[in-house]
Amino acid sequence: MSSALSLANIRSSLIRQEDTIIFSFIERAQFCRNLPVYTPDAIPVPGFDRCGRRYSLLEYVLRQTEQLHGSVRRYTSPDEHAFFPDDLPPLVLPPITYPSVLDPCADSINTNDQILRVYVDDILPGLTAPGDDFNYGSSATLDVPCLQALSKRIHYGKFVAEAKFLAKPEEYSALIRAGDADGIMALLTDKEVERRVVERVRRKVATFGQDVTENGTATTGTNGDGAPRLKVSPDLVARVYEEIVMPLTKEVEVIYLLRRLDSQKGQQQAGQAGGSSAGSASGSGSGSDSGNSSPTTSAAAAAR
Ligand SMILES: O=C(O)C(=O)C[C@]1(C(=O)O)C=C[C@@H](O)C=C1
Repeated sequence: MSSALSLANIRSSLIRQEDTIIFSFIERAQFCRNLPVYTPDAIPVPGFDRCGRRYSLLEYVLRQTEQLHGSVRRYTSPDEHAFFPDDLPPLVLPPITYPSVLDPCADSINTNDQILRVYVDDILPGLTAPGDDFNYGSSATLDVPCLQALSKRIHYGKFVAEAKFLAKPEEYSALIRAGDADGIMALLTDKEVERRVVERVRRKVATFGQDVTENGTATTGTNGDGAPRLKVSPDLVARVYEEIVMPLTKEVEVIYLLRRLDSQKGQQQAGQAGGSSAGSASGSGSGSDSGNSSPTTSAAAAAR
């Protein structure tokens, strides 16, 4: 089994990604909520009226960022997912061939629409002070790393799901064949790990969010009670993890697992029809990217 699919390696990547999410939240929290940034047409962008659909400034900045990042292969990496996947630019670098470790069904899963909605409606109101400070460009450009980090973390559920499937193939296969989404959710859920994630995130926010002085102490900007004033509330981010990030990760895991045997079925049917033997459904072998076609999975990316 590829080391990219060791659950310990995947979890250590999830732990590192916590730092990215927390720092991007801290950056965005400098500015007010700035609602017009998220309201379609509230801030008109000349020339950005696409197919009659109304866009927000955030969507404009996100799409334009993806035009640049997409051109240098960001979205050919299997652990990256575009928010505008149908709108990606041509590559300016030659495509990379990744060793494939996920099942091909992974390519069909992108929950970014939901992540964008939840970020704007449920995360930003707690993260930012209410009101408007007119820093619209700063807010939107700082939303982009928050969304990218959340998207990467949540879609990592594909790697977690594959690792769990390989550890218990019979149990998962029976649930998958029965279409038992609740059973799959119960089998993949580890409450003790979830508790540890939430507590670690709370501690990280309490640490990273302090004002550190040249003396090494975090004493500036106290609330008057001796406790350091924090840039973002640890309880808030802990709750975001508990109520949003982990549930959405698990949703990706369940979607992936429900589709995990589809390619095997297809191969068996083809084998029966053509009289040839079916190949492995494990997604092994090397996949090759061309242009912006769906990525296969990279061991390096999974360990990143
Ligand atoms: O680490 C795992 O086992 C995961 O499936 C990941 C994760 C998470 O999102 O952090 C999700 C579900 C589990 O209940 C615990 C943690």
